Amino acid sequence: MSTWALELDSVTVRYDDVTALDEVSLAVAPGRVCGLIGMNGSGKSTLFKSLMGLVKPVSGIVRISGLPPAKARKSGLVAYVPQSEDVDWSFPLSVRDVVMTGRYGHMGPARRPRPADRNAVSEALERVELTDVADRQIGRLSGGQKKRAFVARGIAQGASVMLLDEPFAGVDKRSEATITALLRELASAGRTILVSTHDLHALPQLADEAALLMRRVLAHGSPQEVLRPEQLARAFGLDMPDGGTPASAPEVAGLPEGARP
Ligand SMILES: Nc1ncnc2c1ncn2[C@@H]1O[C@H](COP(=O)(O)OP(=O)(O)OP(=O)(O)O)[C@@H](O)[C@H]1O
Repeated sequence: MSTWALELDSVTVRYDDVTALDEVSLAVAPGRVCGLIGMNGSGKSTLFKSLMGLVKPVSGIVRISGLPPAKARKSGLVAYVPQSEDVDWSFPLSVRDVVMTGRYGHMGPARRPRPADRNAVSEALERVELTDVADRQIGRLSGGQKKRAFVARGIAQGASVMLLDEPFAGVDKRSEATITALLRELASAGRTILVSTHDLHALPQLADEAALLMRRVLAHGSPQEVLRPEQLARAFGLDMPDGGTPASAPEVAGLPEGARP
């Protein structure tokens, strides 16, 4: 049995003639937060979808807690917080209903919630501080609240692996700090988090480790190691004359000390 919470071994994914992932290998141990970074189109969403079994690699192996993705999903081991644009926010569900969908795997085929399900949902809503808006239609939340609603769904589900695709996109600094603190807490309690982000500045506070993707894994290690300027230059295509400071990428402008060239 694998000791990794999530694992990709030489995974290649193609969409017709586009190779989105090219022999990607990445493994994350239980209880860790791994930040996934890379420019637009580098394959981050595809990597998440492979872990959820939503896209099928042409070669390679994907495992969640040692299980194939479809089986892990069926067992409720893995939860996915998709990018906002992949969600239909007009769907007539309240925030509480959305979080309750995380309990479906615990219910019978009739999907009738029992007290244990209702308690798990209430606790998860409390945890992400959305109790006050629990009966509101899901689309009528702010960007940060929507993300927290999906995190609550993963908590209610009891997933041991949580995959978050750009949870900080379109959220303000305060919501970002709340979500970061929440993810850190979940990891301290033993859950494993893979989170993609464009906010390189916040990466050291968020993640124990980071992986830099450009169809392949260019670097995987501590955030400080991965945020080295020469790695970023390779991944983001920055021009660094004389090995100097990358000048043009807004993502790099606010890098923390130690990661600066
Ligand atoms: N359904 C699809 N059909 C065809 N090509 C796709 C499809 N989904 C993604 N791609 C292509 O695969 C590559 C990787 O896309 P992916 O969405 O995984 O990248 P990403 O790193 O998540 O990008 P972003 O940061 O913009 O969300 C891109 O070239 C993209 O155009």
